[in-house]
Amino acid sequence: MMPQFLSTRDAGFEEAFRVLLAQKREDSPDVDAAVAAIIADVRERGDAALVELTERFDRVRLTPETLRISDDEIERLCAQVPEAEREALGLAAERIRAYHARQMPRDESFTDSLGATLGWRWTPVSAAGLYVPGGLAAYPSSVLMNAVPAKVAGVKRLVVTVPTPDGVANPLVLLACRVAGVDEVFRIGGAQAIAALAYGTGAVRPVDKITGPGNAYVAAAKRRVFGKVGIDMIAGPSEILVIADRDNDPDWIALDLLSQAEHDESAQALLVTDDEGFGRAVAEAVGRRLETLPRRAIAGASWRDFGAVVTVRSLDEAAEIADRIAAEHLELLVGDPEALASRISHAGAMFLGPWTPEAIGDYIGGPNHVLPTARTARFSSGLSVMDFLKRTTVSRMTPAALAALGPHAETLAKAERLEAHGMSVRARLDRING
Ligand SMILES: NC(=O)c1ccc[n+]([C@@H]2O[C@H](COP(=O)([O-])OP(=O)(O)OC[C@H]3O[C@@H](n4cnc5c(N)ncnc54)[C@H](O)[C@@H]3O)[C@@H](O)[C@H]2O)c1
Ligand SMILES: N[C@H](CO)Cc1c[nH]c[nH+]1
Ligand SMILES: [Zn+2]
Repeated sequence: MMPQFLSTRDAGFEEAFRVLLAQKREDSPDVDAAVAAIIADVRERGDAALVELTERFDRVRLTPETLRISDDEIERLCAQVPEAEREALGLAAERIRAYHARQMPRDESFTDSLGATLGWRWTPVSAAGLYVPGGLAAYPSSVLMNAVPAKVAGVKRLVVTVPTPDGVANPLVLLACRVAGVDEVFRIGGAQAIAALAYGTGAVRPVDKITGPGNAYVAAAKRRVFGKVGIDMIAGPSEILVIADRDNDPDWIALDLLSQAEHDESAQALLVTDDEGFGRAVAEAVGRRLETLPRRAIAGASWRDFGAVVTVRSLDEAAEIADRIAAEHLELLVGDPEALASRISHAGAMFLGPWTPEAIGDYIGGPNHVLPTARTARFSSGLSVMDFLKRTTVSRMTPAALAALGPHAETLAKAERLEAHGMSVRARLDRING
């Protein structure tokens, strides 16, 4: 199972790019049509639609009363979690909380030379909904990465929806909900869960913002409800770009690449190195390590179809590649990783030096693991407290400030032919001028 081997010397820089940027997944019009019908159904029939769709897709028979997982049931399931997992989850939550608390922006207010007081205030959304995927993709770590920043931002009501295929709930997901301070958990999934969060039903009260990953139906539903509610981003398959020189253990690099390849057949794991022999050694190590993985079919397909080893002539070229790929995760395993990092602007998250495997960031480092994929790190950032906050501007004029600024506002209002705008200023100016 071999990836592509590219060299900027042989293929040329632009050709190497063309290959690396070849896209992976198309949105399907069929999925979008199915999702439109599901959303319309939930809006029209509320809980009855949720009950029916959950029976059809997740094979669970519910009633409007059992759509929500009761606190007692959560308590019972959480008790099944082994102590080591409980402890690790608690430590992860604490570190994520501490990191995100530092992100909280401050309100600002200042008085300018005319005496106008100007500023802005940050306030949280009142209610947020977090979609947690079902089955194999139900990551308790992702519950923390979404829910903890929401709570740090001050969101009052945090609702989780998680499908429970065949009635099976994941105890560690529920424990993560509890540790993060989630207020309500519903056993619903897919487009119907997104519709319920956006529009509300009898059992589910609507929220203002929806975050969290999911399959194509979830992604299409999030796109459709955007505008009625806010959404975070549409996260695509995981990506990792490792820049490594020959002074590394090929086996470590191989495992770092596989750590993201094992997420998804469409995940992309790339190695950029200035030593061709080292690149080949890493590819061989990937082959060896793959055999041992429970998810070898997924990781193998990802490595075969989207993996690549690129040999560059210099670390300058490596930096240029990293910027143009704008990977979700970027590991820098070179002599001076800080210096290389300072030359790269576009990446969701950077991991510097040999002691920082990307997996630390997935679980327990502190920064968020919900990150921009598919080159969107060129213009967007990973999830943070800012996703759950809004900024309101605040202005206060004095008579002197209005006397100085008002006539100019009037002029602009006239130019836009907005008479009432100008008059609302003029009425005050007349009073000021006696
Ligand atoms: N990027 C990330 O950070 C990240 C993290 C975790 C998971 N994921 C992604 O989440 C996804 C999880 O997918 P999943 O399917 O296991 O769980 P899911 O919870 O996303 O989807 C399950 C739901 O899909 C709906 N569905 C399934 N088939 C349908 C159909 N034919 N018509 C209408 N609705 C249908 C059902 O309502 C079901 O409840 C994967 O694509 C994975 O890559 C991404
Ligand atoms: N690496 C994933 C995001 O790309 C997040 C994750 C969850 N669990 C393990 N990893
Ligand atoms: Zn991961």
